[in-house]
Amino acid sequence: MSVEVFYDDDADLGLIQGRKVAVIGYGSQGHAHALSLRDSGVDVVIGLPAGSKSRPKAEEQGLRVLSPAEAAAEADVIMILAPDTAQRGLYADAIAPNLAPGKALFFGHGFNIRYGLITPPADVDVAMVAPKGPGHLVRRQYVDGKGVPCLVAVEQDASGNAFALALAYAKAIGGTRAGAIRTTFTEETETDLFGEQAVLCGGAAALVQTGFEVLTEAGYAPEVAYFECLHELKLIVDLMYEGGIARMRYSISDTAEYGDLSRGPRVVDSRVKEEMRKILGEIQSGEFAREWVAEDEAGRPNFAKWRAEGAAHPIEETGQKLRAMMSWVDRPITETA
Ligand SMILES: NC(=O)C1=CN([C@@H]2O[C@H](COP(=O)(O)OP(=O)(O)OC[C@H]3O[C@@H](n4cnc5c(N)ncnc54)[C@H](OP(=O)(O)O)[C@@H]3O)[C@@H](O)[C@H]2O)C=CC1
Ligand SMILES: CC[C@](O)(C(C)=O)C(=O)O
Ligand SMILES: [Mg+2]
Ligand SMILES: [Mg+2]
Repeated sequence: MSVEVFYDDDADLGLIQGRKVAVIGYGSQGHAHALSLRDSGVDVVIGLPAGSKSRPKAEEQGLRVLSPAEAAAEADVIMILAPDTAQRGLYADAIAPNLAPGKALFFGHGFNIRYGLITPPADVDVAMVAPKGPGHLVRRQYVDGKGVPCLVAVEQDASGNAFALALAYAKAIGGTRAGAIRTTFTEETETDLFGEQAVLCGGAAALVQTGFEVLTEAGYAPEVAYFECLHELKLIVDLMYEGGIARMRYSISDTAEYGDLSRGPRVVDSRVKEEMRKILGEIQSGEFAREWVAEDEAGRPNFAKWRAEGAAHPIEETGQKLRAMMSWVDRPITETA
């Protein structure tokens, strides 16, 4: 199955330059979208609640900040970049009353549409521009004249021009410099959740912590264990990123490659694959979404407990000390907002 990929020449920046865009939320993604839209000649306004700690950051960048309702009322295109769990209430209180025929509602992730938490009226366009990378990298790549690839999807095409508008938005934040892939809200939401849970965040963090525990519990120095299980992971992943797993295997020693081929499948075995399938099933059935919404509504007790446990893991203390000594370590993702 091949996907459709769109580049700068396929997108008409004029379509988004002719509209007023409200970016609701000014965090990781919000600041990147807003600043790059502005630098691309788009009229941007930020929507944030009165007490938001993001307000001074946006104002320092010279952006006009209004309440979410005021920003939504002024704009033709409303991009929701508040936390996924805040979007349902935000939509009901501030955005829905300010929608009108011909306006467009945009998302950076499909969670609230996919799980029916937000149901926009039939006379507005509903689309998604979802960069496949953290917001600070999205902004840095744009500033460097490059871009982070993004997914573009249309859920509702009231105007008949929703995809072209979304592509124009993707161009304005640098996405079509790298390539914008056409997808659906369902595909983006389910694959994004699966990736971050099973592989990129959940899987990788658990693998690193468990490897560190096995070495230190066996009496090896935490510093050495840190290098082996966390620090070098970036170097290995960089090789995969550049040329796939085959490129990584070409660069490592034959001893490492034999260990990789013979032992890797024992670590991630059929039981792990079965658990991954279970996790995907929970995403597809909506079980994960229901659990996360209920956790948020209850004040996030488990989230807070697990976050604190993660922060107290011995690998963090070891890493903090070691990184302070690593003058050579590049820390490219700086806080731009
Ligand atoms: N993080 C990432 O790189 C990626 C995120 N996404 C998606 O982008 C969206 C935004 O995520 P992310 O950038 O991580 O979010 P962040 O948590 O980094 O930022 C959220 C922003 O929304 C503001 N906010 C909080 N509540 C409200 C509200 N009720 N009304 C308006 N603004 C509010 C916050 O203000 P305050 O400072 O006051 O809390 C903050 O400015 C999500 O849909 C996410 O799934 C997609 C791809 C990658
Ligand atoms: C991998 C995490 C992510 O999906 C992302 C940066 O793309 C997120 O939701 O933050
Ligand atoms: Mg993602
Ligand atoms: Mg995500």
